[in-house]
Amino acid sequence: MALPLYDHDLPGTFIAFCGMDGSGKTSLIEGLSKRLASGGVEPVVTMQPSRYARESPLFTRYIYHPEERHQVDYRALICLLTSDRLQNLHEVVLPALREGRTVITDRYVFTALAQMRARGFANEEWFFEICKHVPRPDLTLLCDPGFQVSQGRVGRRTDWRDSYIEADHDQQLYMNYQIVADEEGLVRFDTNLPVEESLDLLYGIVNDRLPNLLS
Ligand SMILES: Nc1ncnc2c1ncn2[C@@H]1O[C@H](COP(=O)(O)OP(=O)(O)OP(=O)(O)O)[C@@H](O)[C@H]1O
Ligand SMILES: Cc1cn([C@H]2C[C@H](O)[C@@H](COP(=O)(O)O)O2)c(=O)[nH]c1=O
Repeated sequence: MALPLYDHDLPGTFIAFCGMDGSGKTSLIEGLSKRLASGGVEPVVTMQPSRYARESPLFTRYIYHPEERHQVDYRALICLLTSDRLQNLHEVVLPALREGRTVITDRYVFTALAQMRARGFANEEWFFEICKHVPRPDLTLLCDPGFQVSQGRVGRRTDWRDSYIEADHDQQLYMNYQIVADEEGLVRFDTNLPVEESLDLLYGIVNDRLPNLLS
C-alpha cells in the first residue's frame, strides 16, 4: 500500500466512494443510504472536498478556469484539500465513528493520490507524512463504468461546472485510479449497468465485506 493511513479502532463503520466524475458515486451513495436507513442504520454522508474548499478561489481557479491555472501553485491546492480533509475528519467523520455511526464519504484521499499523480506530483513526501493522520476506510469502492461512459455522462450535463471535461488529464486520471485501486485495495465495481443492478452489486459487496451492516 502506498499510503501510510492508520487503521481506526472506533465502533463505527467508514465507507468511501471514489471514481471519475460521472462514475456514479453520488447516485449510488444515495441508494446505499436509503437502503441502510430502511434497515434502521441512518448513515452520516459527507464529501471531500467540503463546500468550503470547493468555494475557495484556489480550487475554482485551478479546477474550472484552466486559463488562470498558471497563477495557482498546485502544491498550494494539495495543501488546501489536505487541510480540508483533516478538518472534515475532525469535525464530521471521527465524531460519528466514535458514536458507532456509519459514515459514507463521496471522494477521499485516494482521489487526491490519483489526481496528484495524473498532474505529475507523484513524490510529495510531506503529503505521505500527513497521511499517517488519516484513517483507512473499512471499505473503499471504486465506481467504474469505463472511461468513455463516465466522460459521456459528464458531457451530457447542462451545468458548465458539472460538465467540465479535461480530456488529456482525465485519461491520465483514469489510468491512475486503476493503479491506486490495485495498490490500496479499493473494491472496483461496474457502474455501466442500470442503476438498480449496480446497487444490487454494491449491496452484495457490502454484505461480503461488512457483514451485519445491511439487515
Ligand atoms: N449504474 C449506474 N450507477 C450510477 N449512476 C448511473 C448508473 N447508470 C447510469 N447512471 C447515471 O450516471 C450519472 C452519474 O452521476 P453521479 O452524479 O452519480 O456521478 P458522480 O460520480 O457523483 O459524478 P461527479 O463526481 O461529477 O459528481 C447519473 O445521471 C446516474 O443516473
Ligand atoms: C478530493 C480531491 C478532489 N479533487 C477534484 C476532483 C473533482 O474534479 C473535484 C471534486 O468535484 P466532484 O463534485 O466531487 O466531482 O475535486 C482533487 O483534485 N483533489 C482531491 O484531493
